[in-house]
Amino acid sequence: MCPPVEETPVNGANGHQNGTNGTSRNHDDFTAIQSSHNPHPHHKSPYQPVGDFLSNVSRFKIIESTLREGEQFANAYFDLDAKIKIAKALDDFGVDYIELTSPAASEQSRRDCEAICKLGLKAKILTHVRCNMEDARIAVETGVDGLDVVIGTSSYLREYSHGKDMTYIKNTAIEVIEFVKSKGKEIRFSSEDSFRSDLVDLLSIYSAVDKIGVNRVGIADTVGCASPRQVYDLVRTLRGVVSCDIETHFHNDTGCSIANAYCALEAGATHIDTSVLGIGERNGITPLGGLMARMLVADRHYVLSKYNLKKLKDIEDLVADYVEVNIPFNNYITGFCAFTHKAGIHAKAILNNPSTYEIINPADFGMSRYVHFASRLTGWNAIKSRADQLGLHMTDAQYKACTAKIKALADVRKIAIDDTDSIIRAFHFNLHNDEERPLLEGLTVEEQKKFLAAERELNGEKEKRRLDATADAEAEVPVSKKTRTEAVA
Ligand SMILES: CC(=O)SCCNC(=O)CCNC(=O)[C@H](O)C(C)(C)COP(=O)(O)OP(=O)(O)OC[C@H]1O[C@@H](n2cnc3c(N)ncnc32)[C@H](O)[C@@H]1OP(=O)(O)O
Ligand SMILES: O=C(O)CCC(=O)C(=O)O
Repeated sequence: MCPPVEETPVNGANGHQNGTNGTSRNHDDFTAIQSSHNPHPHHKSPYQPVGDFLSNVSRFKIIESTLREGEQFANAYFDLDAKIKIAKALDDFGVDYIELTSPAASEQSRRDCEAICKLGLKAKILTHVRCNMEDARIAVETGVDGLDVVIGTSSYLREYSHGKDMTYIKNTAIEVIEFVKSKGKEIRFSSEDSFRSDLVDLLSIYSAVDKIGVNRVGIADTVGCASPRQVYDLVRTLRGVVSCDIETHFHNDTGCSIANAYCALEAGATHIDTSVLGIGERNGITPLGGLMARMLVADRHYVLSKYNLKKLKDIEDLVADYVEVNIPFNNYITGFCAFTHKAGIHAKAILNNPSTYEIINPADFGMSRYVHFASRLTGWNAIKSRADQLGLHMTDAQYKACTAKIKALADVRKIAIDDTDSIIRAFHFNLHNDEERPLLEGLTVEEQKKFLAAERELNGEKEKRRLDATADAEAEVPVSKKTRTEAVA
């Protein structure tokens, strides 16, 4: 059963209030009767993390990599001004770390790194470098709090990227780590392409760097091949081998980046890499917003106490603007329909209690829900709610008749909110006046014909059903054999 969302007195984007047909109501009680099948469990979320002593679902940290992994997104170009704005926005949001592009990448990258370190942000600043002394030397001079050092350990990368064997990797890693530690910086060592690396190689190198006092080791699903279960197994195994923190980085090639991050935390990982909107190489990594949605459902208290969720939309808009993309319609939390409820069955229940079809309270993110009513899937409860908003009151039978008209028109063509409002207004007017207004102005002759036909069909259908029911009752036909009207003349 879904955890209930918090009570939201906020109106939806269309002005809908959450309550019985628009009347704001306290949802301390469910609408159904309490029973052993429906115990109304308000105080305990069934999505609370499973009781695993290794799990860090309630105490994870975010390493925000929009300014590193995100800069690797095909369309990204961040000048210093953009980087500062993004870094400040992420800091306001409350991320624990901000990871920057390697200062070895270019002279401007180095200058940008220095400038961001001087901003005095609350978040720790990291830079991401190759596992070699030249990069490490440049990085420690920039003023960063720490270095994220990486080197590929899979046979693909050992053969085709850097060409080094595991002995070389281990020796260089130790040299780099000791150097960085001697400079008083935080240090993380990560094996790129971990999930296509040999497990014995991985555990051996992680164990070696843990012994010399690395702050974190990193597991990276560089090609997005890992499944949640594989992630759980690897992180859990690693948890038994190292005592340092475990950072994880998940690409999204097969759509598992959020699930993998969650499983990593369940298995004992401590840090998750994210980027705003998930931007990064190819189709990117775990998105900050999507991870927040996932974690809010798992531990609302922890997430709300740490992260300023209401800033999410602004950060996403900022980054989307810089990288010149539109936020997808189905984006977690901020997609235009993330909290839109359309079908009549959903609309009715949502109006009564948002927990029926929402596990996330949009207000936690400064968003609002929207109850759609301008379609043929609408129902009379949604129309009644809309009429209430328009200040038009009718009997339930009248709302139902009005809804039938709206549905008939929606069968003719796609209708807009305005069309629906016009029909409600005209229908209401006609109830109280001798003069008969057309339900909708501006229909083409063709549409008018179709609308009339749809209405006739509707009336005929109703009449047929009434006659069928009467005939069935009179003949006392068993339910299974009752007459069904095939078509309406
Ligand atoms: C999975 C990831 O996202 S890892 C992070 C990726 N980030 C970046 O690549 C940062 C941006 N990169 C750059 O600006 C450039 O690639 C630089 C400055 C790092 C290197 O540029 P170049 O010296 O011209 O080398 P190039 O990019 O062609 O090839 C990569 C070099 O790094 C070496 N290399 C690759 N990975 C690593 C590693 N993890 N540790 C050490 N060396 C590495 C390769 O052997 C290769 O060196 P070589 O051609 O001298 O043998
Ligand atoms: O440093 C890491 O752990 C991750 C590097 C990276 O971007 C990747 O492997 O995809």
